[in-house]
Amino acid sequence: MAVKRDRTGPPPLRLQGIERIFGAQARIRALDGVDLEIDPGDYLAITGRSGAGKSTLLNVLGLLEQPTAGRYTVGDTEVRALRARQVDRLRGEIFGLVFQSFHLLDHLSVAQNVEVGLTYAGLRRQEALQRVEAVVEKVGLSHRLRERAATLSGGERQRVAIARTLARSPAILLADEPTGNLDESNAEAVLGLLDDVHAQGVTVIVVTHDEMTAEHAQRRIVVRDGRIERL
Ligand SMILES: Nc1ncnc2c1ncn2[C@@H]1O[C@H](COP(=O)(O)OP(=O)(O)OP(=O)(O)O)[C@@H](O)[C@H]1O
Repeated sequence: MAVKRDRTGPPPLRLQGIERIFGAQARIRALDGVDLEIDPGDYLAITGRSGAGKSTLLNVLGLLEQPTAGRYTVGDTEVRALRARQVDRLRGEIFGLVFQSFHLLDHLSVAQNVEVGLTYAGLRRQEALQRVEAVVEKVGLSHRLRERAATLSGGERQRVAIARTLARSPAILLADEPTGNLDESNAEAVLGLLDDVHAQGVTVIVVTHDEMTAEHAQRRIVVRDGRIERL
């Protein structure tokens, strides 16, 4: 069953002269002047060596980190002008985040883990449960719905994490090494899911070291020393 989209399409994202410096004394320029535009419905792979700044870039895009300089706009909204609480709200409304380490609650069932993502979505319980079942079916785990997350394999855990994110119908999906811990067949299943989500009009942005993962994207950028080396 398709995941219902109940909002207008994803907003364009625009980064101009973005810098992110870590540390007070030994200043690390994790991002050093990044200009990037991401159109609604794009499927972008962010690649580059370890330490290049890929995760920092994804975290800035997903409003998990604020740049130390530069301008970031989400649609018409300039992020710098927002208060922290407004940033949190915008993140929750627009972005879905998937990480390499799955952050599941092991003692809860698959269904409960997915439902956690819906707690803040303002849905009635019956609606929430229907949504949970639909997305768990979509990731191919209906048969494990009531089982504890602790009993799942790595590939299954990643699919639950994706289901949890999809349950909230994000307009933009950000994934940091979503296939990093997976064998080839599980990686293919996860990439198939990202392709499906993209086909429904969601913007997909994925950080990866993995060539197979990058090949699923329509567009690729290479980050090097905090800069975009190749568009
Ligand atoms: N919270 C932090 N505090 C200090 N330095 C940080 C922090 N986060 C990242 N860095 C530094 O910023 C640089 C870029 O890190 P980032 O994690 O973005 O790289 P990456 O390309 O995602 O690397 P990897 O592929 O290994 O995950 C690195 O030098 C890293 O050590």
